[in-house]
Amino acid sequence: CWVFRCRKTICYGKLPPGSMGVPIIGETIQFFIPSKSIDMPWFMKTRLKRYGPVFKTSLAGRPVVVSSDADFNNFILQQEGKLVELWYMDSFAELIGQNGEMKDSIKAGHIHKHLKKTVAECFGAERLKGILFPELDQTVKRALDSWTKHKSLEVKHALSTMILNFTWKVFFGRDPEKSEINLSETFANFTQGLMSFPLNLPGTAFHKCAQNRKKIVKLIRDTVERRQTSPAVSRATGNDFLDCLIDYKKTDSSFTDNIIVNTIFALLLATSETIPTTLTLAIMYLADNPSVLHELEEESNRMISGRENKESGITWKEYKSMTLTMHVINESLRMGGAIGILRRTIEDVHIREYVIPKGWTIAVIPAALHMDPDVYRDPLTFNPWRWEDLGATSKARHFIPFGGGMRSCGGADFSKALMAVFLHHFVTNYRWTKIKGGEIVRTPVLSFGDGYHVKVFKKAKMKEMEEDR
Ligand code: HEM
Repeated sequence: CWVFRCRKTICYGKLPPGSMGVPIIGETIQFFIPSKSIDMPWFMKTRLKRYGPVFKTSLAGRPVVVSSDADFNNFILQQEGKLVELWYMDSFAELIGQNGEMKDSIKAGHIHKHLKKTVAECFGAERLKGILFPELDQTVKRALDSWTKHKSLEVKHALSTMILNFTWKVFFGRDPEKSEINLSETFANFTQGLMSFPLNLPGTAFHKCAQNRKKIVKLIRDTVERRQTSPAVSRATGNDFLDCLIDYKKTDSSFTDNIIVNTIFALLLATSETIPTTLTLAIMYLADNPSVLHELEEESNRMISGRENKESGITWKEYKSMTLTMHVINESLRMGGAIGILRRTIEDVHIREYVIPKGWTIAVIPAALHMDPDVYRDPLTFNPWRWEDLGATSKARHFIPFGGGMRSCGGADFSKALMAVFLHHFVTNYRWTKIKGGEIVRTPVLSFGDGYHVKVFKKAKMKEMEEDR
């Protein structure tokens, strides 16, 4: 197949430079070699240097073109349904439930439109302005208070627990029950295997990942079924995300329970991994940059000082006045954001002197744009103030943590708001000391080795301790 594919493509025109590696495996092994730096993974860095911003390779048996070219990336992200389609590697798609019926539904424009609208209704700016902000505020305050009770707390896991419980409530109108599986742990085990070598044999990380997926899917399926048999019993509040999906199912028979379950699974996965990683990175960098922490705290204090009721939660207007907080969030998204956005060509794509044949995968690499030293001076340095000087064009062209075009992230507003609310409460009321860990590993997805373990204190308590010393 490999020889056939390579031969066949010769007829189409000139392919981008690069190596297809060895038959079948291609360059998959090199791709998964971990690096211990926030920088772009070694695999991409060396090839971009050798071949230029667009190069070809072969991963998991598939021919792939990797791009770090801003214009080409933006062009590809705008070509959904025309020259390219959303695509996950086959093994990956299987694990995240985006194959078979789900794949067809993603392609079906009307379902995609409906899902996007429903996500916007449940997580978008209007809902944030209304009920989500006060709820977020309470959730964060409660979580942070409980964090102080731990002698040692793994930050990403604790964030993931807080965020998953919150999203579960938006989806199902109630907190996850105590008897239900430990969601964040199961998701953590799942994602750990997701980025491992795609070999689904008993004992491999990939296989364990599939087992964890089964557990979560069962839990979601049971909840979806219960809601349809006894709607009033299974929810605590009014209409929620699941109700919206069930209502849609009544109007479109192709929208099955299976699609509902896999949609919720994919959204929980998006939530459990992305926000906790970005926030953990922000917390680690704040610990190493006391001047940023200090100014962030001042911004938060200025915001509260204008309030009549000091205990009231953050309002939308206050949120919109946060400047440095948003710079910290942008900087963390820049340094720790998505490593690749995948598409498959449905037509031959002509780019400059090259042709990317139909059926090939295109990997748009946000990290390559985010680490471009011509746009971001000293790209490996955490410098939130750089965002004051970046023009709108640089931001639009070289900052794509939430993707772009039709498939851009439906949870972007929610994610930024959640991170801002969290940072506000964390820096104004708490301090932390590192117990252990905090090692950055890219596999190529960003992770923190054995985790980032800290002891969290109420700020007043920390001051007392410093005075005693
Ligand atoms: C820091 C947090 C997050 C980051 C960096 C992030 C990043 C992304 C990226 C890069 C994409 C584009 C994928 C592609 O084009 O193939 C995407 C899509 C998406 N994200 Fe997020 N995401 C985040 C949080 C969330 C959350 C919390 C939710 C749900 C509440 C969410 C829901 C979605 C949805 C629904 C899509 C697909 C949109 C579509 O197919 O039209 N994301 N996200």
